[in-house]
Amino acid sequence: MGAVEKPAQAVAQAPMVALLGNPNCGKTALFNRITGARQKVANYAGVTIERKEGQFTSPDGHPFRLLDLPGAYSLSAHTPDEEITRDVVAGLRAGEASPDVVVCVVDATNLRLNLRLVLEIQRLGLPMILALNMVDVAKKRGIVIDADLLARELGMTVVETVAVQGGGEKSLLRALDGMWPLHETKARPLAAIDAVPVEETQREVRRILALVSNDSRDTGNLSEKIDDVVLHPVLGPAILAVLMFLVFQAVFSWAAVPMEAISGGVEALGEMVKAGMADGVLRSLLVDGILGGVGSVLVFLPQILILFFFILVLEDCGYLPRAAFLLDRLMGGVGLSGRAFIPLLSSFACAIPGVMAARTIQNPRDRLVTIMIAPLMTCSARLPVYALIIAAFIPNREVGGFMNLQGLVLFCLYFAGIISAMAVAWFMKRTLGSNRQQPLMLELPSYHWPHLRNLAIGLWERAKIFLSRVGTVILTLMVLLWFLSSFPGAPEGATHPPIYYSVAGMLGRGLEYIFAPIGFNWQICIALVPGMAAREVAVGALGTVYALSQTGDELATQLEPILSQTWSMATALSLMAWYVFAPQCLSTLSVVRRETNSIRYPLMMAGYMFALAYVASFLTYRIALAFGG
Ligand SMILES: Nc1nc2c(ncn2[C@@H]2O[C@H](COP(=O)(O)OP(=O)(O)OP(=O)(O)O)[C@@H](O)[C@H]2O)c(=O)[nH]1
Ligand SMILES: [Mg+2]
Repeated sequence: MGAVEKPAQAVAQAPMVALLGNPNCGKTALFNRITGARQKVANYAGVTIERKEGQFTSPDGHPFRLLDLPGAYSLSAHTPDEEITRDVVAGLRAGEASPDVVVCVVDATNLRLNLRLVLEIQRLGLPMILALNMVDVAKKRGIVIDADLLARELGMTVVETVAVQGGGEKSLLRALDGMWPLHETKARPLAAIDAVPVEETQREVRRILALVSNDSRDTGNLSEKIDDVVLHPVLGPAILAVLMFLVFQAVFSWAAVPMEAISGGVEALGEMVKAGMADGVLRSLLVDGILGGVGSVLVFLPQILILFFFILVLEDCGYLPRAAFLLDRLMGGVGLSGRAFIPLLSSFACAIPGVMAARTIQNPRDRLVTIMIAPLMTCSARLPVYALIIAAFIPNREVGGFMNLQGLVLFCLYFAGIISAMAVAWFMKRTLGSNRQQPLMLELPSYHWPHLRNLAIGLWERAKIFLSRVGTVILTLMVLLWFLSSFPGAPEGATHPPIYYSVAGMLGRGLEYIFAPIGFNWQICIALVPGMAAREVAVGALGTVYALSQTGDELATQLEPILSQTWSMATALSLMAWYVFAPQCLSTLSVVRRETNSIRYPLMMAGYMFALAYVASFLTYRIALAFGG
C-alpha cells in the first residue's frame, strides 16, 4: 500500500502499470483500492482529468507503480483529457516511456461499448491485462460473460474485479504477479491503430460479444424506469428544482446546531485566553487576530459539509448527467453545450477544478466560454460570506408555511450566479461568433446507491481542504491583517479606535472613495483586500477588523450582532451582490491563465467581473435605499 505522488526516485525502477478504459468504468475506484489513495470517484463520465501516479506492492512482494488516467472512448483523442491518456500509453509524453503493462478496465455491463478501446490498445503491442470490472452488477442483471473464452479470443489475461469491494482487486494483483519479471516493451506508433478502419473494429467487437456473452440486452431495467420519471419533460425539471431547493434549505436548518457548538467553543477559548493573559499586544493578536478571524471562518465548516454531502450523493448515484441532460436545452439556448454542465457544477466547490474540468469539452470555443463563466458559479468559499450576512440581516422565519427565508435568500444568490453566467455566455457566444450547436453526447450511467466509502472520502477531502486553508492561507492573512490593523497605534487625542489610524485603516479609508457609492464602509473595504487571496478570508477579516474596532472591553467573537447593528440593510444586500460577481480569488485567475495559455483571458475575466460586480452592487444599494433599507 502506498500514497499518491511520492518522490519518484525511490520507485523509479518499479514497472509502471497504467489503468486505461472508457469513462466511468471504475478505473479510479480500482486505483484507490490498490494504492490506498483517495482520488475522486463518481458515477459519471469525465471525473478524472489528469494523470495520477501511485504505487503498491503485489502479494508476491514486487513493487509496482500505478497510473490512473482520464477515461477515453478511443485512442483517437477528441478532448484535451483524452489526449493525456493517448499520449501516456503511446509513450508520447516528454521524459516518459510507455507503460510496462496496460490494465484495460472495462465495465462488464457494457462490453459492447467498451471492447472497441480494448482492441485499439491491443494494437499498441504492450503487455495487457483485461479487468472485467463491475461483475457484481453484471451478475445481478443476469449478464453472463465467459471470461476464459474472452481471454482466448483476445489473447490476453482476463480477470474479474469489483473495485468497490474489499478484496475485489485481488485477482488483478495476482495476474500482475504472474507477469513478473517484466521486460521493457516499446509501444508501436499510433498509426498502427488508425490503419484499421473503425467498421472493422466494430465487426470484431460484435463477433467476440456473440461468442462470450449471453448478450442479455437488459431492457426495462430499473434505471430506465427511474429515467421515465426523472427525464420526463415536465416532471424532470420540477424534480431538479425541488432537489436544489431542498439542498439550500438543509444547508441552513441542519447546520444550526454544529455551528453553534463551534462558535461556542471558539468563544470559550477566547474567554480562557482573556482570563489567563494580561491585556497587551500578544493577547490582542491571539483573541482579535487569530480567534476572531480564523474562528469566524471555521464556523462555516458544517454548512460546507452539508452542501457537499448532497452534491456527493447526487454525483455517486448517477443523477448528475441526467441534470445535464435536462439543462441541455436551456444551456443550448445560450449557446453552451450540455457538456459544460459538469465543469460548471464542479465550480460550486471551487472554480479551479471547474476550469480544469472544462478539458472534457471538445469544441475550443465552448471550452473557452465555459472557463470564462465558471467563476460566476458560487464557489464554496463564498458560502461563509453569504451565510454571515444572511444570518445577520435576514430574519430566520418561515415563509409560505414550509420555506425558511434564510434558505430562500441563499438559493436566490446561487440562482443569481447561474442566471448571470448564462447571460454572459450568451453575450460571449454572440461576440465570439456562434458556431453550430453540437448535439449532447452523454452517457447516462445506471443508477446505484451511493457507496458510503465514496461519500466518506469525499466529505473528508472537503473538510481537509477547508481546514488546511483555515490553517494556512487564512491564518497567515489574519495575522498579517492584524499587524496592519494594529500599527501604527492611535495618535494623541484620537477620537476613533486605533485601527482607524493603522495602515489597514488608511487603505480602507482610501478605498472607501471608490466603494462608498455602493454602500461599503472603510471596514468592508479593508476586508475586500485579503479576500482577493481567498474569499472566506473576507469573513475572517471582518471578524478581526470589527474586533479591533470595538472600543470597550467586550469580546467580539460574535460578528453577526455587530454587523446587524452597524450596517444598513442596503449595505448588506449590496455586499452580497458584490460577492455574486466580483473576481476575488487570484488562484482562479492563474489557473485560467494556465488552461488558456494566455494572459488575455484572465485579464478579460477580471475586468468583466469587476464591472458586473460594481454595477450590480450600485443598483442593489440604490434600489434598497429607495425602499428605505
Ligand atoms: N457496483 C460497482 N460499482 C463500481 C465498481 N467500480 C466502480 N464502481 C462505481 O462506478 C462509478 C465510476 O467509478 P470511477 O472509479 O469514478 O470511474 P472512472 O473509470 O475512474 O471514471 P472517469 O474518471 O470518469 O474516467 C462510481 O460510482 C463507482 O463507485 C464495481 O466494481 N462495482
Ligand atoms: Mg476516474
